[in-house]
Amino acid sequence: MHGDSLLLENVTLRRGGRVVLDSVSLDLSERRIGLIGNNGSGKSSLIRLLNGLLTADEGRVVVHGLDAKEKAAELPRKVGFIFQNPDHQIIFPTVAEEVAFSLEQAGMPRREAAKEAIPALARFGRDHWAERPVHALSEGEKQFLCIIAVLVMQPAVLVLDEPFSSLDLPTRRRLEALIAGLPQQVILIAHELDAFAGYDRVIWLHEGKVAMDGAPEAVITAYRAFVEAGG
Ligand SMILES: Nc1ncnc2c1ncn2[C@@H]1O[C@H](COP(=O)(O)OP(=O)(O)OP(=O)(O)O)[C@@H](O)[C@H]1O
Repeated sequence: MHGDSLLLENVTLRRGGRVVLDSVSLDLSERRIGLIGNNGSGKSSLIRLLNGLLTADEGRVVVHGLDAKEKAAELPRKVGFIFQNPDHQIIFPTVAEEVAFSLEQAGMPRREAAKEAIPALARFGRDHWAERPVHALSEGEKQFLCIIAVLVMQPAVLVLDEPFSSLDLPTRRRLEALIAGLPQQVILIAHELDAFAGYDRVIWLHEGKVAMDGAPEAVITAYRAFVEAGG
């Protein structure tokens, strides 16, 4: 039952004394899910429940059959995260070292991981990046490296929290195309509302509650109308 879905059951989350998610229930099983809403509506908080970065104060979060509270340590292998700023994610000086570290995180012994980094990069057509210093990559390239570093861990779900904010339009389009071709379930938070074309479902969060949930076009149209009306 619900083996491959992400479940939130009456989840309430408080941060800094405020309720940021208010009894939210969701069953997330579609392949492409978008999450929209104003700043501070609770989007980042919600997805952080899915890999154990935050824990629900009330209710239950279940990730592919694992209770998020009891099995928090196992969640990062199931749910890979990409954040807005690649500089917060990348820790090593070279591309190959960064990828090797990911492989190690996924359980590969260190020496093997160091060797395996190059073929892993080659699978994404980027083995020529191996020795490049990370600081010499462009913002788009850094974001691409973050995605490679997460995907080599073979998570079942990829969660991206505003990955496009610092990218120009061509780079964004390339990343969108990459994401579109992934076998993983994808959950995307973005303020660029055209990024959800072809998505199965969009959820609009407002003040810690689900304001609307359904087909992208309907939800985005309603959200735009709300914003234009001053919401
Ligand atoms: N570290 C924290 N400590 C206390 N409160 C926090 C913390 N991080 C976020 N919050 C609060 O939680 C609420 C929801 O924030 P969250 O980051 O989940 O919203 P968001 O929808 O992702 O916003 P944005 O679009 O700005 O990224 C906000 O009121 C915010 O002030």
